[in-house]
Amino acid sequence: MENEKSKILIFGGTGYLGKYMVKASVSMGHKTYVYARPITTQSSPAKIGIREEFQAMGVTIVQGEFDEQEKLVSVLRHVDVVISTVAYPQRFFPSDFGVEEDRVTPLPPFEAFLEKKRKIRRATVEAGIPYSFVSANCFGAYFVNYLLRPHEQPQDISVYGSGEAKVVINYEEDIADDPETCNRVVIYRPQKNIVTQLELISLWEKKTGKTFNRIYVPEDEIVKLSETLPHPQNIPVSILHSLFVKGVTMGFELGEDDLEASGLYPDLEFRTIDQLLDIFLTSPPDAAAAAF
Ligand SMILES: CCOC(=O)[C@H]1C[C@@H]1c1ccc(O)c(OC)c1
Repeated sequence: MENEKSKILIFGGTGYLGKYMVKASVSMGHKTYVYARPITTQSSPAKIGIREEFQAMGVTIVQGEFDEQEKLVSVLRHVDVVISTVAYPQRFFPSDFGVEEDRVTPLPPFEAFLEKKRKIRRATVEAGIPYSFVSANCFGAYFVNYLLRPHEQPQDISVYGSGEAKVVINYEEDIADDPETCNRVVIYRPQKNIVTQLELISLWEKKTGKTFNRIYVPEDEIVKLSETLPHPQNIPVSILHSLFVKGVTMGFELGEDDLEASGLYPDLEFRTIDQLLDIFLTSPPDAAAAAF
């Protein structure tokens, strides 16, 4: 009998990253389940709309809260793979997908954020739960919107630090998962997806035919903000520092135990930064903002 596709359950499936995961799971032929909080009269039309879209795709939506233990256990027993994309500060928070948290030492607010994830990683391993910890580095649509703000047609673009730190930026639609990566850390670092802020801005100028004023934000100003802004505003500014000033996504060499995704999936098309900007020229993905 053909090897049956894994049944995949996604927590946070109606969120920014979750939507990409659900669509990828369905497109890869998996029976896909989404665990989502019940719809209420306060639910936004967007949240209702995405559920209708998922149901039309054949996704099974299991409505529940994170503290409904019996319901959680029964649905977990029904699937083969669990993907969590719930955002901070949710209690159940093993959503990796960002920096490789065991290889970075960021400013304190980001460090505290990552420490919560590291604890869940350690608990997952100690419990003997089969896992794939995925470091997808910077989500492309998210960060092209964050850095270039194409929807606003700005004249000025902020450059954090010198703008010369290398950053790994991967298009959300190219983040996959497969059982071959069980009990491994998978790092997405395709060669063509490594870029600096200044290179990104120059490429965007070439594609749009526009020129932008580079407004440099010095490192000490960013550090000062991470020290003076109240929680949780101090978290994103410390993430900015890690990603674009310190260049942490390229801050370590890959070891022989590391699985690098583009090498692992040679047939998978990883959209390059150049191709991603072409997508922005024709159908720019909506901007989003993580919750902290
Ligand atoms: C600069 C603003 O940062 C964010 O909005 C958060 C969502 C970004 C994020 C959060 C956690 C991460 O590990 C990560 O790695 C690239 C990225």
